[in-house]
Amino acid sequence: MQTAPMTPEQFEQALRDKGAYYHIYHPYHVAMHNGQATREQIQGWVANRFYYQVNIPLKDAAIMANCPDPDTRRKWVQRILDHDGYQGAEGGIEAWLRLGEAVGLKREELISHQHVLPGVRFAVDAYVNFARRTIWQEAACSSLTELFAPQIHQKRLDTWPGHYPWIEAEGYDYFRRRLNEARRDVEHGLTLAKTFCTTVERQQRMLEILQFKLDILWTMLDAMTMAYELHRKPYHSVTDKDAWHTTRLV
Ligand SMILES: O=C(O)c1cc(C(=O)O)c2c(n1)C(=O)C(=O)c1cc(C(=O)O)[nH]c1-2
Repeated sequence: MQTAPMTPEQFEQALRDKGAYYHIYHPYHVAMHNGQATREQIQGWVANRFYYQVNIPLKDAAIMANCPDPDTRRKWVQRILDHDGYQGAEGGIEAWLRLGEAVGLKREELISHQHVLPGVRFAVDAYVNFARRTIWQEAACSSLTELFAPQIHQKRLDTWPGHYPWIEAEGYDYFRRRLNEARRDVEHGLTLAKTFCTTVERQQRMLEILQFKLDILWTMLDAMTMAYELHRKPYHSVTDKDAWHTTRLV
């Protein structure tokens, strides 16, 4: 065990080094970027990721509910507005619904969560529940996988239109808007992390939390691989039906 804490710069570098485990390297994402994904795989990803999208504002509201600092809340509330929109401005959730339509899904299919696999649901719920239960500084910094997100959004913008001409162009708005939003979020998140994590214990725990968040993103894609690549959806050995639960129970 390290005895002296890392300097803020070293700690930031240690957080950035976690990018080696980002879901950009998951074979499911690699296939989507290389043009090897089927229509079913793209649609499955968009429908399942919608569950992540609608839960992000719940997660951010939980962080705010636990945060007594008005300055932080004033900044943090922007994340909720980014996704939910506000008068005169469409939010990210609406943009994702349009991505769904652009890949040939009906809005109702996304909104009903009928395609959301149990493994994806459990992973996303774990993120929201973590934010509800832990101290706000830790929950806030768990969003730092966004350090690596602009690269993945840019990669989709660069590769998908060429590989998948059947996807309608307006579907790409979501990825484009996240390029700047994620960079701004990361700036705030990194400042919080470096201010809060000044001891060895806090630094090590925050690195573990970032790994937990990386595990959530990776596990979501594992569930999608089983369903849309290996054709082993839950209960595949007993029925062709999507028998799993489709509503929020907790
Ligand atoms: O498409 C992606 O690969 C990706 C990844 C992540 C991430 O790294 O958590 C987010 C997003 N997108 C995203 O669009 C988004 O709004 C977002 C919010 C958060 C967060 O943890 O608060 N992560 C992400």
